[in-house]
Amino acid sequence: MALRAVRSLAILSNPLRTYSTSGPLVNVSINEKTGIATATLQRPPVNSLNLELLTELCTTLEQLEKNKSRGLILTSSSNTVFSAGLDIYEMYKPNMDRYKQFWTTLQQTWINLYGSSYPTVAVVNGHAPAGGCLLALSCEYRIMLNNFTIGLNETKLGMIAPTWFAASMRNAIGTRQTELALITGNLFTTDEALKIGLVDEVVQSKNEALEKAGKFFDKFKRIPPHARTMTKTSLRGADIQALVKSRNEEMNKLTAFINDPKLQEAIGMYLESLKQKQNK
Ligand SMILES: CCCCCCCC/C=C\CC(=O)SCCNC(=O)CCNC(=O)[C@H](O)C(C)(C)COP(=O)(O)OP(=O)(O)OC[C@H]1O[C@@H](n2cnc3c(N)ncnc32)[C@H](O)[C@@H]1OP(=O)(O)O
Repeated sequence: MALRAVRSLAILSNPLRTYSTSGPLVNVSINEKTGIATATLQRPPVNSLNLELLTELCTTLEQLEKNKSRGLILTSSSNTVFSAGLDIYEMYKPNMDRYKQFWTTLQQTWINLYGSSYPTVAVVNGHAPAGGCLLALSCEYRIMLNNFTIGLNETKLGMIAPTWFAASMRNAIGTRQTELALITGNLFTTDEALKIGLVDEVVQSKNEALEKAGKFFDKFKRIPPHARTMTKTSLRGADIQALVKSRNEEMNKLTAFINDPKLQEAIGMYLESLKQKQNK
């Protein structure tokens, strides 16, 4: 697996080729004509974000930054799920070293995506609860297919969305709507999400979404990249700095949180309910 990942990155760092790399969990292809990268999450059945998937995504984002990418489309290989959010097994009776590495990698992935200098579009081609919604919110533009749900539903699971999850949502829909969305843990239908600005466009097919994504990237053809990036940093930089400053403190909170026996019991029951769903 390590060898395959290294080969993928080697291909990514050669700017003259038609790129198509196949990491096991994130497929990256780069359009030769436009230079736009498409990163497709491919961890069946629901693209839940475990340490390995996050590590691959985080490295991909670093490479795109290093290679001065023209842009990124983030999407899913599933037809029904963009990402089911954090892999709940990473939080259920975890090995604490792995748990810490998991959170550190999630934080870094968010920093890389939310703060990328290149333009980013999420093609949300399926459900996007919790951490799945975070990935979409970290992009600059969200195009969602109809008939799915999206939102930060952590409170419904007895959890609290970390401050940087909330900041990402606030950046998209403002403080009032974020407060309402977070305290109720609401999962929005596609149309509701469009109405409050949680997504920017709703489409009927992935092809249509990719076409619209192309139009979003076209907007930057005549914008000097440094002006684009500095504007983005002026709007998002404070959220990133806030996390960078509080990383240790947050890790202490996350550790105390996960060691609470009541929470572990609740997570166990939630996992069971997800399994039961399949038997119905
Ligand atoms: C200091 C602050 C402290 C706060 C710290 C905590 C902060 C927590 C932050 C974020 C939380 C999260 O992201 S938690 C994850 C939340 N996600 C969810 O609740 C989604 C759960 N999943 C679903 O609702 C559905 O699976 C789906 C709508 C996404 C897809 O439905 P579908 O019918 O297509 O698939 P199944 O439900 O049958 O699932 C298939 C298979 O996948 C397993 N599964 C689903 N989601 C997860 C997940 N998030 N993690 C791990 N595994 C998951 C599900 O159990 C099924 O498994 P089996 O085939 O083995 O039964």
